[in-house]
Amino acid sequence: MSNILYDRLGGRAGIDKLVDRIVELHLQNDVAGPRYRALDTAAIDHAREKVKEFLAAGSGGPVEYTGRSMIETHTGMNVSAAEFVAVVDDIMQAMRELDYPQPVCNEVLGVAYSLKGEIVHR
Ligand code: HEM
Repeated sequence: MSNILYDRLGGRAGIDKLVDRIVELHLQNDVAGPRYRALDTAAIDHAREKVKEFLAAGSGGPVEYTGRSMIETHTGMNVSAAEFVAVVDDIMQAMRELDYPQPVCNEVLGVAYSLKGEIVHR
């Protein structure tokens, strides 16, 4: 199999399924959920599509990310470190539920964590 993370995530179909589950978990999350539950359906649908694109493009897929930068998107929200961890926990839980191998989970964890400074306290 290709070593590209995009392929190890199952390509676009795998990523779409993964992000659908991540967003479901975000909506139920005690810590980060209020941020997402405050969005209307159109805004949630938009964010879900952009996150799919972000992950597909960022993992080496044949996709161009057309959304806003992480800094631009999350500036003005004053996201806390606890909310950040809650979101990363949801990503890891969704990956476990979908039976991704541990090395793939670890790689996504590293990518997610590397974005902390662009998202928290802005
Ligand atoms: C690794 C972590 C994260 C990634 C990769 C990420 C990625 C994204 C992306 C791609 C979008 C859509 C951008 C666009 O509309 O152009 C978005 C929107 C959003 N994110 Fe994040 N995010 C992360 C963490 C967080 C955290 C910790 C929170 C707060 C709990 C958060 C709250 C939101 C909200 C509320 C929106 C919708 C904004 C709006 O509609 O204006 N995100 N995020």
